[in-house]
Amino acid sequence: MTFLEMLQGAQGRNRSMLCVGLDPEPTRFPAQLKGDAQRIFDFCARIVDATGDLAIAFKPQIAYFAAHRAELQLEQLVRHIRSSFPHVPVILDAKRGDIGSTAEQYAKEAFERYDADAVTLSPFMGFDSVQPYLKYSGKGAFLLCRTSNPGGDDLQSQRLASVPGQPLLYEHIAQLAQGPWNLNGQLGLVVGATYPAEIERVRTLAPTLPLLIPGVGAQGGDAAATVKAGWRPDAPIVVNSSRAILYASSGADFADAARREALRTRDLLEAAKG
Ligand SMILES: O=c1ccn([C@@H]2O[C@H](COP(=O)(O)O)[C@@H](O)[C@H]2O)c(=O)[nH]1
Repeated sequence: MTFLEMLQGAQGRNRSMLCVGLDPEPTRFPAQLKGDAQRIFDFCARIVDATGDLAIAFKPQIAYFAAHRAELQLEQLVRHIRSSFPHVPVILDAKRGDIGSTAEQYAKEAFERYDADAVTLSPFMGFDSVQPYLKYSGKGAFLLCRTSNPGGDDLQSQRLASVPGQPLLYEHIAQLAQGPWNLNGQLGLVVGATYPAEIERVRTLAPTLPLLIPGVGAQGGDAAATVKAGWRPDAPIVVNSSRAILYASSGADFADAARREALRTRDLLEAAKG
């Protein structure tokens, strides 16, 4: 099954556009796990078990594992997701971008080592840095387009005088991803929930692409405005929340609290479809 088919399946089955972000930070774990990087799998597995029927996808952010030498726990976590929620795709948030020969290794890492269904990429180095990922048939690749952080404006909102129509950089990325770069229909775009006007613009330029939209929850993005700007019946949006779900409670009830927050966010997003 392709990434897109998995996404559509999970969206329908779980009535969800909510992506549960897995950004484990041991100092924020509840007392019985606190500070113990050996328990990253245990913490994340409890979150997965509590939210898997509410999610369109899971998004582990690789830095939170690598920083703690917990890559083997990430492999274990993906296996756990596969066995408990085989219909929910895994998006590895790695934001890779490098020359082709190195990109081949990063693609192997994402799709073979971690068995991810999709990966996030920086398009900054151009098409030959993206192409190695597209050789993995059926896998997805989300290109950073208009990111959720304020500093995204520094480059992404600069006008490209030499490109016909003089688009902003993020608009140009959206056009490339919808058009010439999307050789086998594997591309999607990352757009921040903190910028609903830009989500709407990206949706106009890329009407059929899946959008990965981080920024609701801890970053304060408006869930309803996000759906109105980006959701279309034939083009999925994948709205990520990480810390607001993971750390909804710092007590022993953390998994129940995570479920409540995931349910609340899932329902807010669904209600905004109108
Ligand atoms: O533009 C972007 C791209 C990626 N992210 C990632 O999403 C999550 C957001 O976490 P929250 O705790 O919900 O704020 C995190 O892994 C980021 O690296 C993003 O925030 N913005």
